Amino acid sequence: MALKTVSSKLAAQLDKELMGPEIGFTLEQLMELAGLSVAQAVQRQFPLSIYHKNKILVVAGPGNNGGDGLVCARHLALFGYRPVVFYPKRSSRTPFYGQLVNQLKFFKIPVLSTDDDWKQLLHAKDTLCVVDAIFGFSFKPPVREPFGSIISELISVQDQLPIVSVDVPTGWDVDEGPVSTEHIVPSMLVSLTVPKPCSAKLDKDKTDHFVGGRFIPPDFAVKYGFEPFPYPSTDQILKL
Ligand SMILES: NC(=O)C1=CN([C@@H]2O[C@H](COP(=O)(O)OP(=O)(O)OC[C@H]3O[C@@H](n4cnc5c(N)ncnc54)[C@H](O)[C@@H]3O)[C@@H](O)[C@H]2O)[C@@H](O)CC1
Ligand SMILES: [K+]
Repeated sequence: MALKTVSSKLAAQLDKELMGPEIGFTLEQLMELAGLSVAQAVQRQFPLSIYHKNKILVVAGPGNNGGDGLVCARHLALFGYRPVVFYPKRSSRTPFYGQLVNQLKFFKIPVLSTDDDWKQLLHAKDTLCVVDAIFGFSFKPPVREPFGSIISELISVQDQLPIVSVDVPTGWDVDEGPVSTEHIVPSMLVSLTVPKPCSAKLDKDKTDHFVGGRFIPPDFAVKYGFEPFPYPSTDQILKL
């Protein structure tokens, strides 16, 4: 069966409508559910009972994809993991990002900046996986620094250290897929609300694909051209 996807343009429109005057979700609400679903997907893929490592590096970008990462880190801590957040370019778009960082401090989750040695966490011996919350559906290539170098570092370790990408594998064109031969190959992708077209380019042998962000009624999905996802029970994620 063909994967149901929604283009970057339509995804932005869907988001706008959810947070528009008629429906009235706030960004904070959706981000909380998005971050929770990514944390649940990580727990499903890397249960502590099997993997005897609990350190997780969360790399957060400057926009809402990064915000999902900040929320995800907090839930990972609640699930018993030891997240460390690398947040190189902190957003001042709304005070909410500062509040999310304060919440991380409340949970004693380290938040590193470019001055810190974040690369020491890129060792599979100690670190379970890396959550890639750098860019989502608003990324437009080519990538600007410092993110180009950060992505290269992640690519250099991805054969040993699994990458969990949030919504879109960072650096990929949202509609077209990878834009260069060297690119992030996540071991797991958690698409939010609905997969974006680039996910059709995933190699199923290398990447497990989940959908998360369980926050729309069935008729709204149909309006945007995709079938609602049959999430089981109270799960926030569905493996595709
Ligand atoms: N309905 C949904 O599905 C929801 C989506 N959310 C998340 O929001 C994301 C979209 O968030 P945004 O629209 O803030 O965008 P992104 O987080 O995808 O990226 C925007 C940021 O990246 C920067 N950027 C873009 N291209 C760049 C380049 N080439 N080099 C360097 N920097 C670049 C921009 O300046 C901006 O700061 C989704 O992918 C998803 O993760 C959730 O937070 C809320 C609900
Ligand atoms: K991402």
